[in-house]
Amino acid sequence: MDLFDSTATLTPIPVEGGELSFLAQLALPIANDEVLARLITETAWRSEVITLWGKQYPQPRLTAWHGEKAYSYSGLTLEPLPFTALQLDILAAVQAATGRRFNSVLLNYYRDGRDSMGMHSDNEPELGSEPAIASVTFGATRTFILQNKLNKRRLQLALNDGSLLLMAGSLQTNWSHGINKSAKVLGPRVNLTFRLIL
Ligand SMILES: O=C(O)CCC(=O)C(=O)O
Ligand SMILES: [Fe+2]
Repeated sequence: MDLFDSTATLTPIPVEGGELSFLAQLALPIANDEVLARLITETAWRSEVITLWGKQYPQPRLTAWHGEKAYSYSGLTLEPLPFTALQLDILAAVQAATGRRFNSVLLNYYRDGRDSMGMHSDNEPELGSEPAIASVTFGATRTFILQNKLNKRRLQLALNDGSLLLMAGSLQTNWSHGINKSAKVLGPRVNLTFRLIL
């Protein structure tokens, strides 16, 4: 086996002030396209309105929150729905690949290139000080942008169908991340970020 084959094991991506690692294809019992189709149809997608600096904005994507604990961000408190059977299959694969435990998942549905996520850090208190966050993508490849808060250096990662990105250590303290809109007409993408809520 090729030791540097990122389809087999999580491969570290060296970054200053944080831990980042990537696996091009998570080992799953179900094909990626079937997972995507089921996530789109089986999820109770919500269109949330968020409050930033006292003003209200609709989120430019659909979301759902599942797992064991409630989660609050951007003036929003999400009450959890129980994990679905499909989410538990993905969770098991993510825990096996990362060696870490997670108890909740945020699902984001980018319907096409017009949907996006603004630059942010996942640094809410209930995540603890150095949270591990495992991000799994199905569907269209979108560019994940990371920006170092201190030196402003930018990194771009193409998150492809079936991939796993693990963010850990002090990454959320020192970097922000987001997904820009794309002028290309892209197909749907569903991203799941597994988290351990304390
Ligand atoms: O869709 C993505 O790849 C990013 C998701 C994300 O940053 C989040 O859910 O906090
Ligand atoms: Fe995030």
